Amino acid sequence: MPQVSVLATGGTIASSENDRGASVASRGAGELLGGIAAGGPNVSSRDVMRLGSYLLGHRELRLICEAVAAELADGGVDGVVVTHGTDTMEETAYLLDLVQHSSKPAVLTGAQRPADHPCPDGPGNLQEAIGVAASPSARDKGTMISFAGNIYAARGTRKAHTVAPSPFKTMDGGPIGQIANGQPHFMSAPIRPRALALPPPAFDSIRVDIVTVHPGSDATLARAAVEAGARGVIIAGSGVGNGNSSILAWVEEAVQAGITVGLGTRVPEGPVVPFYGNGGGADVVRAGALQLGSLPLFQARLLLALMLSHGQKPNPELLAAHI
Ligand SMILES: NC(=O)C[C@H](N)C(=O)O
Repeated sequence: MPQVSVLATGGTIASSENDRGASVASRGAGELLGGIAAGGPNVSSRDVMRLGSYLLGHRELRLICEAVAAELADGGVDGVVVTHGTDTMEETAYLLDLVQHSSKPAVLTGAQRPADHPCPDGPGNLQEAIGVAASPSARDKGTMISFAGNIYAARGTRKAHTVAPSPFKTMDGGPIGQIANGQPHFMSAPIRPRALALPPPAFDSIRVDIVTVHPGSDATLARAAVEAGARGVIIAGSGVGNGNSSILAWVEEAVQAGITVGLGTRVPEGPVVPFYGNGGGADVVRAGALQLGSLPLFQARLLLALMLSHGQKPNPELLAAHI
């Protein structure tokens, strides 16, 4: 019988109403597992933290990475499930995938309706995620998100709907698998770059900010980010990744000062293609910004933070396999 380790971190799957009528993460792994049917793989569980994922910082992400790595390294464990809030699941999943050396699967899941809802979706999602983590067919696919019957690769997947029961979407793609009768059926496998080292303690305090381009935007917020200690700033450019003259002047200055500047796009799908002038993407990249390809902004933010925390200065060669 396969052995699956369930690590609980909080999120709506673990949430119930408090005395102010607000939903808060309050249930641990044991309670979550109490809601699923008997039979199936052997399951062990552990509470790593109990937080809504909108409250996570880099330190919490590092602790989740360490907890998952420890379980995957256990010879008696075949796969790991992480229960997690959906708000920032795309970030934790991507970071876990970046640092996952094991061929065993790590599977994140959660819920859109709280645990005390009359019709909660958490128990079904958890049961399916356990089935994915236990399956030999899930090996060599890294970290995945299993949610509402679909399995998504970590890279490129975003929360694309605030309340829909199936809120995830892989940008420029679709799910890599589906679950039927508790069994995963994979249609494809993600292309994964060579795994990076786990985040070091320095990761906790690395600051990488995102600044959005919009009509009338200037470099005030980018400048403020650096003043607040940001080692990296990602420009969420318009369209194919465009700035403007104010942003361009700031990029020239910031790159000279050793700040890592990334150029992404505020458009949900499609790659950054720097070819416009007058402060557009071609100028911003010429000024030293690193174009971030099709990697979603919030995942790119973690990639830059991880590299910086390892003492690596991100450059086009280092980013090539990831974007
Ligand atoms: N559906 C959810 O889990 C949302 C929740 N606010 C969280 O991310 O923790």
